[in-house]
Amino acid sequence: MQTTENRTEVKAIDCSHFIDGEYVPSINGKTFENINPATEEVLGTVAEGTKEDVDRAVAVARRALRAEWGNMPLRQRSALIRKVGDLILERKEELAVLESLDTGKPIWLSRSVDVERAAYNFHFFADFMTTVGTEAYQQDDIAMHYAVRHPVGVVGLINPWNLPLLLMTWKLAPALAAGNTVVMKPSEVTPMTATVLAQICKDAGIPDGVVNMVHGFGETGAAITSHDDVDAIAFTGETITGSAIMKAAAPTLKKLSFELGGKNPNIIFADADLDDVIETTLKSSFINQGEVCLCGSRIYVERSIYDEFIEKFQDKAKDLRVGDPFHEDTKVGALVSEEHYNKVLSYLDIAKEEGGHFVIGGKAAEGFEKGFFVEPTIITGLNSDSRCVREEIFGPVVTVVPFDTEEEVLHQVNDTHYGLSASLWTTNIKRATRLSAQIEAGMVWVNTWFLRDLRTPFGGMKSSGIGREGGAHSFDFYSELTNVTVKL
Ligand SMILES: NC(=O)C1=CN([C@@H]2O[C@H](COP(=O)(O)OP(=O)(O)OC[C@H]3O[C@@H](n4cnc5c(N)ncnc54)[C@H](O)[C@@H]3O)[C@@H](O)[C@H]2O)C=CC1
Ligand SMILES: O=C(O)/C=C/C=C(\O)C(=O)O
Repeated sequence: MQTTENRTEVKAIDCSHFIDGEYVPSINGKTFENINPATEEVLGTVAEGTKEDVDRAVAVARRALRAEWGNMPLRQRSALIRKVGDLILERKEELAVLESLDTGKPIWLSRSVDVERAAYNFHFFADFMTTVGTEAYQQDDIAMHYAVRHPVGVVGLINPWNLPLLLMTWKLAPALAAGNTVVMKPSEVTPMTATVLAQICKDAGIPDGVVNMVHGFGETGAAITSHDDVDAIAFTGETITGSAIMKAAAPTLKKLSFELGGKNPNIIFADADLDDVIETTLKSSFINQGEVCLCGSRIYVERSIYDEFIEKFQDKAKDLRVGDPFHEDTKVGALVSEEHYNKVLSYLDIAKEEGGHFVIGGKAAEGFEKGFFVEPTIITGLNSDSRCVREEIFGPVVTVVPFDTEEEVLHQVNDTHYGLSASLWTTNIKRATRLSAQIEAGMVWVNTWFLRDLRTPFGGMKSSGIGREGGAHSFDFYSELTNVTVKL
């Protein structure tokens, strides 16, 4: 398959670590290959970090914290953070192409979501940081108490492959805004945009040593999470990895922020606007190949509109164009890697064994000699014990189940160890308010999905996360407070 159609002259890059303002190879010289998931071609090499590389990056980050960055006036730091956002926009096309090469996602999506949002993450926190206050209490005529904010210190930022630039900047911008220095570890599967981001930070004027990056696999991540001079870890990824990180971080009592997996429900009542439901459900099911932790992969539809929903939903979903990420009409690109492709296909086998019916899809997309393409898949006929209904598939695969009563659907919705998000569809405001409060999820969207305001608490409950990101929540995670009491 030819993936150069409509692509500008941007070339894939080799990825080195970024330590103390310089690109550097691994101390032991080891690298691994970065594969294009749409063509299976080698995009380049990636430095494979070891404990020694992490030690070096952490030492540099600690030094930088005590130097210019640690004493920089707020407005100056805010201006540098804003500049990073500006430079991301200046290099928008380059970053979008690299993101699509790495992830297999459609180029229009990289441009309109990943890169736009990456820039906005910096612009948002550049503004937000200038408005953040702390608490103060006057205790009669006895004492005045006020809190002083400090950075946490050296923070490890560990990220997955689904939204590489968006998620790295979502952590990096507030970490810098709060005055920390960082060691980032992008996913081994999608290393390119973070590599460019590190240089952008330097070009924006952020002092050397403040932003460091070490590439590598889980072992590299583990060298960060167990490092005794790293003060906090912000992690997005699989729930089981979150658990391993918690264990590794326990001996040094690191502060942790986890955004983990989800198995999010869409709950559709008969009184909802069905056209809106269909348009939004197409996105919540298949955007980014279903590789978004917020995707609504369990769809519950009130029985009286179930047949009509299935008819309209499958009618639109079957027309989604699967293929070349660089074709402007592509709606579903390649899955991120061969390993993930095999995982998603294995769930389609499980669905068959469990007696599921494929309304559409159910197999690898045809017509591709190379690349990891899977057909958008709608499965019905599975019961609530089915592994496909319970486990995170993280691909273009949804299950649809009818329901009769509010109580019944609420039980099914909450019958999971995940609790990230939900999308609830009804025009009955009382029902919307009642159910939203009972759904066990960190975020409930009513008559919409993935509508973001960066000031709001973002994150999950149960096995979907620990803590919240966004606005003051991010700022609190990346800060420590000292309470000062002055006797009057
Ligand atoms: N936001 C979400 O909810 C996401 C969930 N996933 C789920 O996770 C599955 C696997 O995706 P991966 O990217 O492999 O997720 P992962 O959780 O294994 O990896 C995420 C990041 O953590 C690092 N890592 C792995 N093991 C580590 C360890 N022991 N200590 C420190 N860092 C470690 C990885 O190198 C990567 O940078 C997907 O199939 C999907 O189901 C994947 C991406 C995002
Ligand atoms: O909008 C955001 O900040 C994040 C969205 C998606 C994820 O966190 C994810 O897919 O992991």
